[in-house]
Amino acid sequence: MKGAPDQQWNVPAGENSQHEGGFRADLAVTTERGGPTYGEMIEQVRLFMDKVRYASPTPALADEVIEDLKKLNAKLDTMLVDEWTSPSGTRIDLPSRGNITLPPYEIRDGGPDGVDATVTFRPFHLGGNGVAHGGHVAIAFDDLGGMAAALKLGGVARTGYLTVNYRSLTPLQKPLALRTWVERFEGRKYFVRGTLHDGDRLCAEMDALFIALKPGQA
Ligand SMILES: CCCCCCCC/C=C\CCCCCCCC(=O)SCCNC(=O)CCNC(=O)[C@H](O)C(C)(C)COP(=O)(O)OP(=O)(O)OC[C@H]1O[C@@H](n2cnc3c(N)ncnc32)[C@H](O)[C@@H]1OP(=O)(O)O
Repeated sequence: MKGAPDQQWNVPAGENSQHEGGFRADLAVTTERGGPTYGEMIEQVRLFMDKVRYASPTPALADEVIEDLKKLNAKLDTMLVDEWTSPSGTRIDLPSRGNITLPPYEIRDGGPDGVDATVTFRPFHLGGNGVAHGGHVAIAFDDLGGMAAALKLGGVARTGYLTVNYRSLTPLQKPLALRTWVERFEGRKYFVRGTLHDGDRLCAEMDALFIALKPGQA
């Protein structure tokens, strides 16, 4: 694919990049990285993806969009940093911590007893027939299941397995209740359950195992 192969994505961590093996040495949450309008920038990208999903451009318009995107990509090329210092994933004031790859969610309540979030799948999360793609539902469960494990153990966990049971269709563009909680744990193994509801209707359920990482584990 044009543009991708030469790109150096994996910017090496610098002296001030706080990480320990495969995870952050401290939680490194911030509301400042990327500046006060970073959230709006992410939102505009999501809106663009919504439009791309449904647009059928003329060849001339596609060329024009390509030229505009090349200019934007060149601007961001001047500002690439390593993953540990990127705002994405650490901006706790933004939906999904400012992580563009996640379905946008807001945390209503979170702690050792579990996480209560509101997730809204976007038009670009379309699977077919007007409803969400199951893979995007699984991503939401993975992140919020991992968060429930992290808040229970006070550290970072990685997904061992994750099973989603799709019980009914998951709508787009509607705030849905996603809950995750640690059902039990044995040593480093955290068994996490989750539910996704549209009002009273159960859309999907999760059954997952998260493994607590050892200090410095990659
Ligand atoms: C300071 C405070 C912090 C608070 C923070 C709060 C805020 C949090 C904010 C934001 C949260 C964000 C959350 C994000 C979440 C996303 C998570 C992902 O998507 S992770 C990517 C996908 N997963 C992988 O890529 C894993 C690949 N696999 C591995 O790396 C390893 O297999 C790993 C680490 C999972 C386990 O490897 P080993 O060597 O460390 O451990 P071994 O000995 O193999 O397993 C430990 C025990 O678990 C069992 N186990 C492991 N995997 C299993 C499996 N798939 N099924 C069943 N059992 C399994 C084993 O049998 C063993 O059990 P026995 O101790 O013997 O009883």
